[in-house]
Amino acid sequence: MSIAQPVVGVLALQGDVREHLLALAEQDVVARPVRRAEELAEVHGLVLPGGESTTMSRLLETFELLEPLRDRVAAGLPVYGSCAGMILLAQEVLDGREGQHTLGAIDMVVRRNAFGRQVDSFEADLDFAGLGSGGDAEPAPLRAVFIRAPWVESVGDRVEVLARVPEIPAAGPAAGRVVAVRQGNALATAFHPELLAADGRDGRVHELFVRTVREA
Ligand SMILES: NC(=O)CC[C@H](N)C(=O)O
Repeated sequence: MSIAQPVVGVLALQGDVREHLLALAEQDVVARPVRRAEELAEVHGLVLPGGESTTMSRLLETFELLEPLRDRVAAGLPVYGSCAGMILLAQEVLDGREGQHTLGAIDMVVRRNAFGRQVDSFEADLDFAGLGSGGDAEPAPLRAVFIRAPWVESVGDRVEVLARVPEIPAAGPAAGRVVAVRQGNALATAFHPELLAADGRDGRVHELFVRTVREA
């Protein structure tokens, strides 16, 4: 079954919520902030924004959203996490804070602030699998903006790797690292497509996620 106009939430406890709402508004969905369990119950898909994963972890407890969110994710709710959101979706976090919670939706180990504390941000063009519209043409590369980003250290068998940092000198130790993955209905990117999607420059990652939401 395909949902014509799904309701897609953005977890709105902290982080770049506005950019994701704008990015979703470019797709044909009803986009809403989610702060309460009742709001979570109404969405067909949920975005976990970039921000600070340790703060979001703490606020998920304060707002009594951690268990309801775990339950919905376990039941197959389509979720998309960017940057801090990727960390929230992981099974395990390296260089996390003591007691930092994750949802375990994707069988991966991520390293927080992996690009190094000095490297606040880094940009690169990525080959990203599955972004084409179905034609034969190679999809154009995706501009990726990394801001104090994690990378994926390792993935389990059921995880599909969608993108890696290109092997360019500027990438330093990040070269070849996995930065976009999917497992079932859960999608994660270490970077921030919402920054380019919010003003209509490139909405392909949100489009990919919304396709999952419609088909779930
Ligand atoms: N831009 C981001 O989302 C940064 C993530 C942040 N470093 C964290 O650990 O959560």
